[in-house]
Amino acid sequence: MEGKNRMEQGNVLDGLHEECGVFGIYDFDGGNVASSVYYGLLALQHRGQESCGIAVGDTDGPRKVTTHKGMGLVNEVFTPEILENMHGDIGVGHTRYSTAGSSTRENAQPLVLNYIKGTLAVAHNGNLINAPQLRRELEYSGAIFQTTIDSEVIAYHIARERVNSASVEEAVSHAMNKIQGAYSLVVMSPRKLVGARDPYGFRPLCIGKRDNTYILASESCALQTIGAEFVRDVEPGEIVSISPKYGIVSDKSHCLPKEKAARCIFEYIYFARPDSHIDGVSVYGSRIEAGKYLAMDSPVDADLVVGVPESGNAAALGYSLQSGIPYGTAFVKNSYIGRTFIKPKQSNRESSVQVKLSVLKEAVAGKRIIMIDDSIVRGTTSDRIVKMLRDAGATEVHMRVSSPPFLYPCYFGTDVPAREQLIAYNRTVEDIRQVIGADSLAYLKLERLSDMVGGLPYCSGCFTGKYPLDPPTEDIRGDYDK
Ligand SMILES: O=P(O)(O)OC[C@H]1O[C@H](OP(=O)(O)OP(=O)(O)O)[C@H](O)[C@@H]1O
Ligand SMILES: NC(=O)CC[C@H](N)C(=O)O
Ligand SMILES: [Mg+2]
Repeated sequence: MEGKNRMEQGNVLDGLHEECGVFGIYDFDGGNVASSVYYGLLALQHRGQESCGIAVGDTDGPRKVTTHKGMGLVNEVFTPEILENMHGDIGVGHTRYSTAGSSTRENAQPLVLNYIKGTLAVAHNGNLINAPQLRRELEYSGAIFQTTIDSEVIAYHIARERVNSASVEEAVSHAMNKIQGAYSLVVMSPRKLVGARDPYGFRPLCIGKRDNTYILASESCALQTIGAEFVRDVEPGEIVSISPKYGIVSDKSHCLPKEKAARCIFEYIYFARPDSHIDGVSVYGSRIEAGKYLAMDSPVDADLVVGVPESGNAAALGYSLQSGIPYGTAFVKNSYIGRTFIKPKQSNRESSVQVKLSVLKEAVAGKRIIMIDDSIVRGTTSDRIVKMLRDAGATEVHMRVSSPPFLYPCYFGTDVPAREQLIAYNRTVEDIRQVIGADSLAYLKLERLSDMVGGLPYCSGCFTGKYPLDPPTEDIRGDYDK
């Protein structure tokens, strides 16, 4: 796959796309951390499947940093031999879904920079809205970039600020005065692990602990995987620095009033793993709630409620619990295919759904089915599976969607197809129902989103076109054509 753009890889053909996963760890007792980074990244694989990488360093002695990155899944890029040769008590890792800059090995993260203060490794989840301007400014002042991603602009700023700052966390803080947009960062410096979340908290980041080892991870599911306990979330705007000398030190100078936060609501709807908790809210619980609201607001009589695997399942259970209609399984998902895979050509892309999902005929034949999915983007999935259910003998197919109609672009890290390709663009719900061929169709009401996440402030720009920051004035997608 190396060197190919995303269209050739086939992962822009349908669906929504994931976010990157970041992970950092520091063992204060000096133990080797490479294998824990590996298992942490495996747990964050759902957030990005294009490339991945790990950098580990020794905080003692020569402070050598070893880096390995490659295209593909974590278990494809790392072998036991590679991991055995990575030594160090501090480390950082990344799973990438590209949002700015093409999907190539050169653009894989973490980014590792050698500069006057030693080696710096940076892993970024999110998308900057002012990266092109900042990059131009730096280039005119003589900077030479190794990659085409926005994340290098962040790494460069931190390294540059570090020269005139007392500490790496202070350098991160100075860099945060310049960068705008979505970022959850894990930064490894020679003797500190630093985490930072942008003031709006678009993307998640949490802190964990296992014995005398401290961890930063995009999602709490990664902490469970490595046997660590959840300590707390990094707050929107907060910088945390972790070192044996000072423990966990927090800088909240970039924090905004709590109600200004703008967490991406799609983390709860689709991106995050259901076993994660983000900012005190269970992802699974929020999906169950969304399903319950669908049952309250848009009820329909039927025999069976089914979810579209994976991310539609929890909302289907919520619908069933609220309505009393039995919950069942209608689809079998091929678990060896990721969210990203080499799909059939665009001309016959519908069949890519059949590669992923097949119908359990005996479960649906002769039944009135309520089918729940978390989102309809282009409509490829829904259109195909409604037909698949009917072909399998379902007498009625009612579709319920556990998010509002997807209508606007996202500048903060969700990869949305061009507007004309969104099924909800210029169509009423009734038009969409006809296109996908369902007997009835209803979406989650916009006002239910707040209840779904227990009143936490969030960004729902993709449904409303209203964003917490002004949209960028120039193309921020980097060097590839979508
Ligand atoms: O309308 P469409 O363009 O087809 O996109 C919508 C589908 O894409 C996502 O699923 P995806 O297959 O990406 O992953 P999942 O298995 O994790 O739900 C989402 O959950 C919907 O099912
Ligand atoms: N999905 C992400 O968080 C991507 C991070 C960064 N913008 C990149 O393209 O590598
Ligand atoms: Mg899906």
